[in-house]
This record gives sequence, structure tokens and C-alpha cells, in this order.
Amino acid sequence: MEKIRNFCIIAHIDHGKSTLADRLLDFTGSVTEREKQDQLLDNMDLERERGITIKSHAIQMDYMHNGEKYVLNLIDTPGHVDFSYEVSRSIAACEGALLVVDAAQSIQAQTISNLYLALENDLEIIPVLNKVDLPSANPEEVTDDIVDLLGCKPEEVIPASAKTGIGIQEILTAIIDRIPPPKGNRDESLQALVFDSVYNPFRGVETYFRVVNGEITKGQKIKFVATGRSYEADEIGTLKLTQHPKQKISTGDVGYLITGIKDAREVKVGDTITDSANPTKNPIGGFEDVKPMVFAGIYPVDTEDFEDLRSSMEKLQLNDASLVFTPESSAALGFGFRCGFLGMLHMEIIQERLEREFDMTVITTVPNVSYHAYTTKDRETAVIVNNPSDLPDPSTVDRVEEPYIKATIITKSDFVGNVMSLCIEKRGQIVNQTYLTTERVELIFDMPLAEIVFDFYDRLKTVSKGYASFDYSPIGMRVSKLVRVDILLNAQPVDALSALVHFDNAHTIGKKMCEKLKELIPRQQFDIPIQAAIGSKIISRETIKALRKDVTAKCYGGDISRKRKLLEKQKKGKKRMRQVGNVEIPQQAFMAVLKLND
Ligand SMILES: Nc1nc2c(ncn2[C@@H]2O[C@H](COP(=O)(O)OP(=O)(O)OP(=O)(O)O)[C@@H](O)[C@H]2O)c(=O)[nH]1
Repeated sequence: MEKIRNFCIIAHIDHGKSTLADRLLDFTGSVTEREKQDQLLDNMDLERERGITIKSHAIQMDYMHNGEKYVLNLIDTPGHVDFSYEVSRSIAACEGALLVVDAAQSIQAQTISNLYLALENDLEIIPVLNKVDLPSANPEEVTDDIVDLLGCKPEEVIPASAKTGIGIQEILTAIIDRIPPPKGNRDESLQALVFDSVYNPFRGVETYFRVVNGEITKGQKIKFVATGRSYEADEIGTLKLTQHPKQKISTGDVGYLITGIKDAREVKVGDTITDSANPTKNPIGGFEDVKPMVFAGIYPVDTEDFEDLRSSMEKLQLNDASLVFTPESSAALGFGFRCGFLGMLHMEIIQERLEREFDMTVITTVPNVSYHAYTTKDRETAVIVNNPSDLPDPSTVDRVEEPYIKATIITKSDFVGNVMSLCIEKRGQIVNQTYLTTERVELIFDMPLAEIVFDFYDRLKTVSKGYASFDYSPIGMRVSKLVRVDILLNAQPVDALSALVHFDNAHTIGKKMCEKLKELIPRQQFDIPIQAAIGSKIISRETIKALRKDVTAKCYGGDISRKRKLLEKQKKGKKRMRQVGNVEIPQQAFMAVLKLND
């Protein structure tokens, strides 16, 4: 145990976490030339394409230091707020963290929020000043920023370049010297923390764990505390670039477990694994059931594909337990599913996976958060509203509550005014404003989560010219004045276009929705009135004028192949359209609310 070090790398997006991980693997000889691939740890296609780490993984390195062999377990953490619970569990499995800060960008919102998570778990922090090779690097200034933030000595900050290899040796030495070895008692009953799980279509769910006390042995009867289920440990082992099966994994070490579980939902991140016959009395703290934060309807473009969509979603759920869905039906779109996601990125990922892995073309409706409505009949029991159409009749509603978050934004002092106006427009209330340095300011707001789901990231980027970073954590439900804005096309309400919005913004949003839909819905052979309404009151109206010309008209009836091409093109354009009543609505229109300010 004295020779084990468990650590993670925490950083703001793009500060070089994955590159540093690769460099450490290289330096410790944990990868052969052949296995070398850029960003080794990101092994999902989608991850590599997007250049972000979505799921956390773990990898073990052997390293000789002063003539002794050390085992270094690097536990990777996801880099996006949607997955912050997974980050917190990965951090809980470590004794130390490399805090990577880009020498040109300095400290950003995620640097701080991840640092707080690490400090809550009493991790030893090793500050790493990365990208010192960049001409735009500002090593002295950024070192000062780090010293201010951590209260450490300037010489404790390690200058490094994950790209060129500067500082890698120093980082490895610091991991061994500064991070304490794991504590724990080998003789106690097994207690292991699940910090991740991965679905493997051939072997079932692979569970990644860190043994806190006791030992896990191959063949042992084990039990997951939160789910209460017992299994046999068919295979256990350590994770190098590939899996290395072992007979036993002891206190302090990290490994994987295969039990033949076929459904990702049976393994919950944060759960405790213990011995089935002699269970521990103290499950590891901090376990939570992850709750979806954002809901949207997913419908097949072709109504006949509903059953295919169901089976695709079920398969997706086997390997992504955080996806939840229930069947729903919409007057406009027919049968589909109301799906819950961890956040907007998660939603995009699911939509993309449905298309790539299952060849499904789907229509996604406006995402919304989960509201709690209380009726005058029962002021105590919340009606959970995951879909605008679930909102009870306004005349019976006592109050509606919506989820709030604490938003942390770090920006340059020049942009404080802009960022403040944006947050206030988004119904934020300022809680705190701190100057980290003369140039850089941290702003803290309480804000409705719903406002983040709508175009917030993009707007923030624009108003700050890219010099703002943002992070958030949920702080509970608060009463709010919400109404449902319905959209009528050709005097017919289209339920899939309804949105829940704050009363004060309802008129503006209704008006903008009508304008946006006018842009997005193609002209057809007849006039299409678009109306926004609250209850029976129309608050805005636009008209899409009838189309006068036929697309093929300009072909002079002559060139048949050109005509066919045009028709083909038109057909393709139709792919993601949905016929509602007699109006064809393209996919973008269903997401129009998200793009009102474009
Ligand atoms: N010049 C220079 N570039 C670097 C260095 N380290 C990383 N980069 C580059 O910075 C970019 C981001 O690096 P990543 O390692 O993907 O960053 P990350 O923090 O893992 O990003 P996420 O996975 O999205 O959180 C890449 O283009 C790297 O090539 C460095 O030391 N010097």
C-alpha cells in the first residue's frame, strides 16, 4: 500500500488534461509504439471527434523511483458540467490531484469548481502550469494566480508542457513525494467505491472500483449496497492499456470487475461493493442517484419507426444508465418518448448516437427542465412537470417551482458589465463578485436552470468575446411565475412547440418564436398563420405567405435530368420534416426557442 498512489487530473476544458495523461503514460513506458494513438484515454469515437472526455476511465502505470517500484493509478475525470457527479466520485477515489492550469489562459471557472471538489475530499493538490512552451504563455503572472488561489508557495507550482515533455519527470516525482499513500485496513470487510462503469457488448458491464478497505478476490460473492443485488466476481483485474486479470485486489488499489451484468442501470456510480456474506456496516458516503436535469421529446421522423426507436433507446440505455425515457404521445408528432438527460451535451450525444449507431432519424422537441406544480386542491404534493403539456390547468395551479443553480463565471474586468446584463436578463441574482486579480473577476449568480438550457453558453461567449468561463451546481427548487406559451399553426395548436417560460418574458418569447418559425417553416401552397398564445389569449401573430412558383418552373419544362435533380434535392430537404395537419415543419423549428437570439 505504501507504494500505491491514486490521483486524478483536474483542469478547465482544453487546458491539456488528456495530453498530459498521454505524456505520463509515455514517460512511464505504459504504452508501446503500436498502441500509441493521440488522446489514448478518449476511446469512444464521439469523444475523439469532439475532443472532450465524456466518460471517466482509469489506468495503471508502473514507475521506478529511487530504485523502488511504485504503482500509479490515474483516474480520469470527465470534463463537462453535465457529468459533474461522475467527476466528484472519481475525485473521491483519489488521494491527490494534478491541478492543470493553462499558462496562457490562467484559472477558469472549471479549474475552481473542480478544485473545490478536490479540497472537499481532502486531496493533496499538485499545481501544474501547463503549456509553458506557448509564445503567449504568461508563466509569472499565472503562477501568481495559482499561488493566490491555493495559498501554496511559488516553487510548488510545476512548470510543464504536456506537448514537449517539459516538467513530466518533476510531476511524477511530486506524485510520489507529495501525494500520501492510501489508508485503509486489509483485514476489514470489503468496501470498494464504484467510480465508473462501462458497457461492453460482449462481456456486459465492467465496473471500475477503488478498494477502500479489505480485499476483493476472484470468485467472491459480492454485493452492491445501493441496489442490494449480489453477484459473483467472475473476473477482477487491473487496468493498463488493456485489462490484466488478477486473483485479488487489495486495499488502496484500483481495478475492474466483471460479473455478467447486462444492464448499466444495475451498477451505480458512487455505490459501495462489499462482501455478500459479511457486508460492511459503513457504505462509502456521497452516493447519489443521478437525476436527469433536462427533458425533451424524441420522435421518429417516420411514425412507423416507433418500435425501432424503442428498441434502439433500450439498447442505448443498457450502456448509458443516465438516460431515462417513458413513452409519450403528441397530437402533432404521434408516438415518441419523453427523455431525461444530464444536460444539453448529453442530449446531443444521445441524439447523435441514435443516428450513428442505430441509423434512426429523430425529431427532438424543445428541451425543458423539470418543474414542480402544486394545485390549490393539494398544496403539498408536487405534480412533476417534465413536459409542458403536463402543466395542470392554470386556474387550478397554486404555485410552480423551478430548479435553480449557483452559476460561477470568471471573466475579464472589461466584460463584467456585459456578463452582468446577460445574467440579469436571464433572471439571475448576483450573490458575489470577487476580483481574483486586477484583471479577472469571479461572479456568482443564483439563476434558474431553465435559462442555462436556452442559448446561455453561446450568448456568454459572444458578450465576453470568448473570455468567460462558466460552471454551475444545483441549489434546489424556487417558486416562480411560469406560464405555457402555445404555438398555433393554421389555427391548430402544435403541442410539440409549446414551451414553459417566465411570465415576464412570455410576450417577448412568443413574438420571437413566431418570427423565428416564419423564417424556418418553408412556404407552402397556402398562407400559414403562426400564432403564440397563453391559454386562449393570442399574444403574437405572423403569416407565412403562400408560395407562388413551382420549384421546377425555372427549368422551362425542358431539361428532364435537371428537373429530376431539383426534385431529388427537394425530397432530401424533406427528410427531417414532419407533416402536422397540412403544414410541413422542419426539425430546426422544433428547437426554435433555443435560437431566438440568432
Ligand atoms: N502548446 C501546447 N499545447 C498543448 C499543451 N498541452 C495540451 N496542448 C494542446 O491543447 C489542446 C487541448 O488539450 P487536451 O489535452 O485535449 O485538453 P483537455 O483538458 O484534455 O480537454 P478536455 O478533454 O476537453 O477537457 C490540444 O490541442 C493540445 O494539443 C502544451 O503543453 N503545449
